[in-house]
Amino acid sequence: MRKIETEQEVILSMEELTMDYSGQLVLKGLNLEVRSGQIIGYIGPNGAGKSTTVRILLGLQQGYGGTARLFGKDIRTSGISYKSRIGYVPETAEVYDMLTAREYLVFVGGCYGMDDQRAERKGRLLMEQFGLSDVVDSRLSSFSKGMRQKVLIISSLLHNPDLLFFDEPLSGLDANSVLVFKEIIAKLADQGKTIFYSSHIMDIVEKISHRIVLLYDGQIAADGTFEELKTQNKEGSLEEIFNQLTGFHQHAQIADNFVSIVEEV
Ligand SMILES: Nc1ncnc2c1ncn2[C@@H]1O[C@H](COP(=O)(O)OP(=O)(O)OP(=O)(O)O)[C@@H](O)[C@H]1O
Repeated sequence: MRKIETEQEVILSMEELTMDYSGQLVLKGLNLEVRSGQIIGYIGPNGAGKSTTVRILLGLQQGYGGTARLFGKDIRTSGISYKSRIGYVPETAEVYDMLTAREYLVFVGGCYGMDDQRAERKGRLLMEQFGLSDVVDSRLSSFSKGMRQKVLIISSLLHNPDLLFFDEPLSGLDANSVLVFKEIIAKLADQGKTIFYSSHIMDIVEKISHRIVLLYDGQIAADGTFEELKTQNKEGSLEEIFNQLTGFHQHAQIADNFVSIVEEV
């Protein structure tokens, strides 16, 4: 049985995290502590700074202020060994089109220190689970969007990481695959893995997250379970809570304006 929340190890923390892109202050001092086995739904309007936060935590973004800690260590000074404990599905990714799926997964496994045989075997077995056995030796350039996304998901999990960053991971997946992936996420969290899940698909975030963190105007505007946010905001769905917390009520007016402009001759 899982230990009560406060006894779990702190896997990820931010203290006064800031990011200034040449005078544009995108993150204004984020403070957050995430414990092992938690699924964090990280949401916010377009341009709020979600990907920036994830890039900082992955060690891909320089020039930030404050402190980011993973597995208890400041990522500025901890070296790069922590990266082997992390998996990442980016919002958009360059996959090596000329490689076959098998070659790509062996390559990624190698980057995480796996030997070829082990990466090949695990990659092949995971492809099979996603119904992709027939295309293991096809070039990625011939893959559909959803098929590529499945390969990206597999490559993020190949080395059995402890901490996962998913940025819009369901992009292109069909309804059956979404169902499978949601189950996978829940099971990974049950095994103690920590998941930082960034998405705009509110009904999925609402269902899978143990805790929802809303980034708005460079700050954490809400942080709690869906039930807590619902009680605090007196709204039914996460989509409605999102609209309320971001002060957005003009959707009908904007749609009217938009269509009138489209119809202008
Ligand atoms: N490399 C960069 N240089 C300058 N500005 C940047 C850079 N990357 C992001 N920004 C700016 O920082 C802000 C936050 O961008 P970010 O991509 O982190 O947002 P996001 O919350 O992930 O958005 P979305 O939901 O649209 O993916 C935006 O205003 C963006 O223009």
